[in-house]
Amino acid sequence: MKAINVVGAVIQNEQGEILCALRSSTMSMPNLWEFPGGKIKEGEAPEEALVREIQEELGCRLQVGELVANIVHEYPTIKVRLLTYHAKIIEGEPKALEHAELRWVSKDHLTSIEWAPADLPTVARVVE
Ligand SMILES: Nc1nc2c([nH]c(=O)n2[C@H]2C[C@H](O)[C@@H](COP(=O)(O)OP(=O)(O)OP(=O)(O)O)O2)c(=O)[nH]1
Repeated sequence: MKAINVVGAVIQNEQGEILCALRSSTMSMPNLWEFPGGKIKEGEAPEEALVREIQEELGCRLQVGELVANIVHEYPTIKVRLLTYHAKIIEGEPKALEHAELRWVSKDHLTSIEWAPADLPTVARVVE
């Protein structure tokens, strides 16, 4: 089975809401919510990959903080190692340059949206 390494950002605003990103109908794993981010390139540090992906996807500059979760999830056709990090936007406003939608969701409502399955351990940790 193909295995990929992926990073995701847990971005919180001043109201304590978390930035959630909806995968579009044309992406793999369509119409599921995820933490913005993407695949780590060969030779790239996870934090470096996250800064690059957020610039590409949301058009803003990110400061990466502590690791939230390090999860391996086996989907039917792909094995994903997902590293999620607390992160802060230090420049710019997030825009859905690649996603169908971006939404700030309160921790109370975080478990009510339909997440990519690999994200559930991170969601659980964020709301606890
Ligand atoms: N970015 C991101 N990807 C996630 C999360 N959870 C999760 O299972 N994934 C999966 C979806 C994708 O298969 C992969 C991330 O790759 P990507 O964001 O570059 O996705 P992509 O649409 O470019 O992938 P592809 O169609 O080119 O294969 O990891 C998450 O929270 N954030």
